[in-house]
Amino acid sequence: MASVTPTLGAARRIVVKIGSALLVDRATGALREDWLSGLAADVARLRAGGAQVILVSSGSIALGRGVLGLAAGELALEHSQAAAAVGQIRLARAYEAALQPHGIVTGQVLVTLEDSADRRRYLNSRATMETMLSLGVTPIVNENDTVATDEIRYGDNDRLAAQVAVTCGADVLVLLSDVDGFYSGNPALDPAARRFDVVERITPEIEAMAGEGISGVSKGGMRTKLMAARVATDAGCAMAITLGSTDRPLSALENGAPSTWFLPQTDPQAARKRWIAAMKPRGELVVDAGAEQALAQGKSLLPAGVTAVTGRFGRGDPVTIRGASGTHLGTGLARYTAEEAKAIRGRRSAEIEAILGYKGRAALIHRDDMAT
Ligand SMILES: Nc1ncnc2c1ncn2[C@@H]1O[C@H](COP(=O)(O)OP(=O)(O)O)[C@@H](O)[C@H]1O
Ligand SMILES: N[C@@H](CCC(=O)OP(=O)(O)O)C(=O)O
Repeated sequence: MASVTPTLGAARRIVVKIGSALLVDRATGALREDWLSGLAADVARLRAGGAQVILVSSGSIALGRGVLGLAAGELALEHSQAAAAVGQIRLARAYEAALQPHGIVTGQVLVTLEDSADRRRYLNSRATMETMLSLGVTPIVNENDTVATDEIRYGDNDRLAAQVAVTCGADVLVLLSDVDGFYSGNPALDPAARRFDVVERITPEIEAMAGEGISGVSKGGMRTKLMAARVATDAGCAMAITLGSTDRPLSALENGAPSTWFLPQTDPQAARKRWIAAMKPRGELVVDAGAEQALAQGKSLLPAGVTAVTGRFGRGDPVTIRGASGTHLGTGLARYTAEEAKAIRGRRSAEIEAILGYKGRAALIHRDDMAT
């Protein structure tokens, strides 16, 4: 879709993925604090320019294994889980210490694959991240390695970062790597490999060029970065791969350092609406004329405008929205269960707490969760 190369400067919401090899010294297992200070200065600069920044950081296992003195090489799952528990607490503290001097408040978000597969948890984590961002907090995200077992884990933070970017509707995802972009072959093995400035579309030919990593502390290599690129760009988010080991890698990217940009294939809103429209509804809401008019103006659906609720649906499930005459108005993700929706239909949002016994959300379906 986009033919112009995106820029970091124009981005509104940016997800930055930081690999273990950047943060943790491979020889000593120590945290590279100076590098992290440079990154923090870059984050502060982007924020000062009006962007919201989310950091997806690896490093818990690499840090933890150093602290625990575990042997080099592949770790048994239970050892990597224990190392993650030990390392994550230090990782979060390091980000806090690096960003605090810039007046930036950080918050830790640990997610598992299940959190994005289960719609309710997905919506919940999305709402929480949105709230954090609206409060000016910079989320520091990692996989919850301590509890994620082999079958249910991302295993690499490239794909996790892409999922976070899509979940949060980011317009740019930056993967800070140990390589300055995507090459026609693994540049560590093939000196003739050349870097692409831009990848417009991820074709099978492009996929065939991606190989494994060889660094020892990192996971995934270029394959998982391409998977991340596909997830991000299909949802309308541009993705860049650039060298992270320089002192101020994000400033360098802004100033034209070598990189590869993967172009978005659609715009984020359209992608999200298509995703919602394709879901199988679990129930139905009938709305009155006033609500129908509000929806036509792109507003959220409040309980006050709902006259009937049918079906069995949980929070986050898709429901059909119909007008009083039965016209199909769209599909949306309900923020309440069918039982709750029945209890609050026709009532003002201010009454929700008294009816349900907790504060709840003002809208029954938020406009961002609606395809009309
Ligand atoms: N086509 C390719 N272009 C660039 N790097 C590639 C390619 N194929 C394989 N690689 C390897 O992937 C590595 C980057 O992945 P990885 O080591 O997992 O980094 P990170 O720590 O950023 O997750 C590069 O250093 C390189 O050795
Ligand atoms: N969640 C793991 C990260 C695994 C991972 O993707 O590592 P990397 O290839 O360095 O980004 C950790 O914090 O150690």
